[in-house]
Amino acid sequence: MVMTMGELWTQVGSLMATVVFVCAIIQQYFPDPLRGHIDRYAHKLTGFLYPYITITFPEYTGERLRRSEAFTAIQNYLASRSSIRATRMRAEAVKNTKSLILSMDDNEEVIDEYEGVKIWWTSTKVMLNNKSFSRYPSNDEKRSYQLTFHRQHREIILETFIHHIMEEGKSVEKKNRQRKLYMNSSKNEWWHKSNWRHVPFEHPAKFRTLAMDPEMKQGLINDLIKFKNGKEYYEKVGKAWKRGYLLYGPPGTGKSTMIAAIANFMEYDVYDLELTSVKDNSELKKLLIEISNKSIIVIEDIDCSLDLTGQRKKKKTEDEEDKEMKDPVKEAEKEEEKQSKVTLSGLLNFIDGIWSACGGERLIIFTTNHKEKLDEALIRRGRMDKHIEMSYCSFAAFKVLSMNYLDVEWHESYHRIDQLLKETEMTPADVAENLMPKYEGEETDECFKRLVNALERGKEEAKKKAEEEAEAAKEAEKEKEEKEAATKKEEESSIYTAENNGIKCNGVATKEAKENGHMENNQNS
Ligand SMILES: Nc1ncnc2c1ncn2[C@@H]1O[C@H](COP(=O)(O)OP(=O)(O)OP(=O)(O)O)[C@@H](O)[C@H]1O
Ligand SMILES: [Mg+2]
Repeated sequence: MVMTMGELWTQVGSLMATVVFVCAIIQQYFPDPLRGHIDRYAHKLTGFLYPYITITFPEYTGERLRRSEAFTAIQNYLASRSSIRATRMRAEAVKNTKSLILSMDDNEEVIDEYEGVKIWWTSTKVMLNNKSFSRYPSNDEKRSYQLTFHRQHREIILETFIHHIMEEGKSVEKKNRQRKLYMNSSKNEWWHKSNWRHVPFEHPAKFRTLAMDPEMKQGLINDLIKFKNGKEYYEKVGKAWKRGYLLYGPPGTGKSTMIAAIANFMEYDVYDLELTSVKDNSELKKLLIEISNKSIIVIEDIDCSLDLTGQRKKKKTEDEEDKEMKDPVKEAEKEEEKQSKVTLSGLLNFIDGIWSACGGERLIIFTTNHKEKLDEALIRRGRMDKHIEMSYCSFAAFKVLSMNYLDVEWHESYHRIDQLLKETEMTPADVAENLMPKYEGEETDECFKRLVNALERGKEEAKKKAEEEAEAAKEAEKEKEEKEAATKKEEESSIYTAENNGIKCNGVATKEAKENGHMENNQNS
């Protein structure tokens, strides 16, 4: 029967403890130079009695800020192995709960083998000293994996096996991975380890179904592929492996849909960052550190999250502000809010400060309806490398929607729709809504008719609006002209009065006024 490492430890442990104890006693009676020799021999003796090496892989590195990649890789690697040998396992549903992955439970041990070498894996969970009673899961637990092997296999383990588990773990992760959509929470409950909460990411958007200019779409796809394969390139040019996109355009033109399509194409997780819930710059930094690689950080409607000076934007009516000023509690809260806020410089730091490079393969995407409102510093190249305009529906985009929603490649109304789309502006969201059958079995003809009607109505409305605007502009011009004429008249009359005053009232008229007056009189006569 195979002896487990636990049993081995028990047997060898007491012997080693004795050796260490005896050595410590003996050392006291010898002068300093001899102690070094005793130490060396003691190590040799323990090595002889216990010829195994143990490597520990803790779950968190860097003051618990970030989960160790090695730990995750081992977890995934073991998930594919421990199912055969571990007796206690933990099950987790992945990929729309269609399959289960089994990983070894805490304080469990499995035996592994690599090229004929026996390896012991132990998973350990240690509770740190936390005496207070709590009904919430504790934050003070330390998990780690221990890899134990005979020291004669040191080379093969350190040189090839560890590399093998990292690769294997990553490929298992890729196969089983349920991508996640993360959001930052405004309430920071202390029993949560992370500032991010997540749900499975299941948006069905794809580039194929995204309605936009085909050339632009292909350009973006090429850009993404280049980014994905660009690890060495980014290293060579000494740039952090990240890329920023700014998506701008009117509401309903597909900005959010495009983000989902990018996430699906790249197979990345999505971190939806709600800036207004972030207390201050340092919290923003903490959130950044927790973001994993292969991810998209999304900040939607960036113009609503920060204003140009970097002050937090919070629209409040005057009434509300008045009330708050009278309420001392609210006033105190307001004071605190003033002290704790994300600034523009904090955000810039988040995007490309030193900390932003503590992870790789990340896309940062901003969306806005008003590009012109954004600070130049925020959207300059290097921060937002590619600016993508999502515009009103073109005919090419319409054809994609027609295929998506009705499975139709050509229809007799296409020509009319093409013409109407050139004459009027309609968002892809509105086009899609008109194309979508409204009841079971609705004919495609009906759907196209609805779209044509909507476009014609839109054209009429736009025409009417343009006429009204032209009328208003004409009215304004007329008003302006009248105003100018009135001002001119007023000026003239005041000059006339001044002249008269100059001559009559003062008795001593200015030379200039007199001359002007005479000249005018002469001209008149
Ligand atoms: N270009 C597009 N291709 C395919 N579907 C689209 C497109 N644009 C809009 N839609 C459809 O319209 C809906 C709204 O689009 P989406 O939420 O992506 O717009 P948005 O640009 O993010 O708007 P907002 O600026 O208001 O956030 C989507 O659910 C999608 O079905
Ligand atoms: Mg959106």
